[in-house]
Amino acid sequence: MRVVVPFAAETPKTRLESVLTSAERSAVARAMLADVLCAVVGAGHEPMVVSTAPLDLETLELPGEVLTSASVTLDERSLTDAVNARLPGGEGETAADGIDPVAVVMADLALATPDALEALLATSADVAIAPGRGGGTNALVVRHPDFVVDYHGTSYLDHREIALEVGATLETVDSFRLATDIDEPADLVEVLVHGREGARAPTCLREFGFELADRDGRVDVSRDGDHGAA
Ligand SMILES: Nc1nc2c(ncn2[C@@H]2O[C@H](COP(=O)(O)OP(=O)(O)OP(=O)(O)O)[C@@H](O)[C@H]2O)c(=O)[nH]1
Ligand SMILES: C[C@H](OP(=O)(O)O)C(=O)O
Repeated sequence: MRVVVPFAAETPKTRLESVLTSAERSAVARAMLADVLCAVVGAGHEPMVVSTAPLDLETLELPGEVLTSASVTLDERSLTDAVNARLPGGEGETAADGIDPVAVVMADLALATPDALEALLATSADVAIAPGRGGGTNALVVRHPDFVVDYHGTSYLDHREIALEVGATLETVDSFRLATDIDEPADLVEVLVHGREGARAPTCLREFGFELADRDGRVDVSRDGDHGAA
């Protein structure tokens, strides 16, 4: 299946600016992208990164199998427009082509695993959505020519509505790993707790000095032992 991985390459993860510098945010975003690409390839698919700026996959130091399976295409349009162009009813897709399903997997799903992705990709509904905590759409599969995305805000609810409007069957995939996108400082806890052994994102955060911290019985992250930092 075609698996599109949108990537904001230029100023990623601005909502982490209270805890990470711009260069660090780029490094964490690239580490999460590498983890997502490994998970997609581990699930048996070839990811296509749709990047807002040129991106050399060689610089991500991916395993050979992932490097040969993944590709990058540049698209400076908004997230919604760039994804819609690649859905079954998008530019250059005609009914004569038949309906090739398309999956869209966000690049900030640091906990994604091949198993979690396979569960999403194995669905058969016209539209299958793995919602994010907070109402976003972290990953989806589209098998209907009239379905379009409209990201941001509570896009999960908007996408349910769009599926209904175009007469597409819908399935919601309940997955902790796919529901966890890394947007805000509190999300870094999930990376350190649940990141897979050998994954890039937890390694990157640990190299930057982040660790789990106990804050009055609640788990949080601290940086370089500074329990007020994050
Ligand atoms: N191709 C493309 N990908 C995007 C764009 N905006 C966001 N993304 C990607 O879409 C996914 C979800 O992004 P968000 O969490 O909403 O945005 P972000 O830029 O990563 O982070 P914030 O700056 O904190 O909003 C991530 O994989 C981003 O890399 C865009 O305009 N174009
Ligand atoms: C792209 C957006 O992501 P979020 O801002 O919720 O991380 C969404 O899922 O609609």
